[in-house]
Amino acid sequence: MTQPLIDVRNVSHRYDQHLVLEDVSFRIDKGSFVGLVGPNGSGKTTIIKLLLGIEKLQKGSIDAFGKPIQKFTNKGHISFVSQKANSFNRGFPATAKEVVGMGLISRQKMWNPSQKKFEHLIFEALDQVNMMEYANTNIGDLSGGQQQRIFIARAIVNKPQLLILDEPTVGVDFENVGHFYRLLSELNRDLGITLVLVSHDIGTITTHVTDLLCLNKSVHYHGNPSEFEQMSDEERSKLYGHNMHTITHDH
Ligand SMILES: Nc1ncnc2c1ncn2[C@@H]1O[C@H](COP(=O)(O)OP(=O)(O)OP(=O)(O)O)[C@@H](O)[C@H]1O
Repeated sequence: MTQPLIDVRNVSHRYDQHLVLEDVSFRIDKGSFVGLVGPNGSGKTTIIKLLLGIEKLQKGSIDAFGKPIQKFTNKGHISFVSQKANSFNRGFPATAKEVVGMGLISRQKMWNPSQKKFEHLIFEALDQVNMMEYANTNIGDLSGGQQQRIFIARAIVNKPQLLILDEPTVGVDFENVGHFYRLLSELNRDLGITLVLVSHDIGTITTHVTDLLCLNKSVHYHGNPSEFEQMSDEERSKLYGHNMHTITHDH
């Protein structure tokens, strides 16, 4: 069996006395597109924070790229797009190209927009999200869906192997959500980037991901999304760990 990119084993986590993760185990294989779903407060953000090393591991073990998370230094292997990424307003004084360049800063502290040797990386990332023609447009003048693409470009400019996105479609209108999922599928299929998409919109997500992981303090389901879809509402509610009714969308 090939080594997974991420191997989470028997992880439990508390905030003070409040147990939010209990004996959680799962693996993320290279090349997969994982939908991490669960109701509000089910521990999704906590597990992501543990993977990113923002929250300290209390119990169990996590290996990232074959190394215990405590010893893993993230040199661009894992990239993250937060739900709050969409925080640029119309007055923000940066072009799309400059925003993508900000993703390089962590790798190259002395980076500045005039350094030609990094420009090709920025244009490559813009091309990968089909936003080349907007390189010199002010970020605040782009639509929500276009800004979202720029944030993805910023996240992939360091060529990560694993990209984690937290509720990236919040506030994006329905038509753009469809385009957005298509873009993610292209990044996964064509560039081979392993994806973890955190969402509580279980209806939309199951049609796009290769693996579905339902978390509600513990792992309630981890497997094939189409097998999950074929179950009755009642069975799925049990696995999801919460009352649910799947809303399916036509694409
Ligand atoms: N820093 C913290 N201190 C104390 N409690 C916390 C902290 N962070 C999260 N919690 C609590 O832990 C539980 C799990 O939170 P978490 O954010 O991991 O869930 P989530 O599934 O991401 O929720 P949502 O979908 O609402 O973002 C919740 O009850 C939350 O209130």
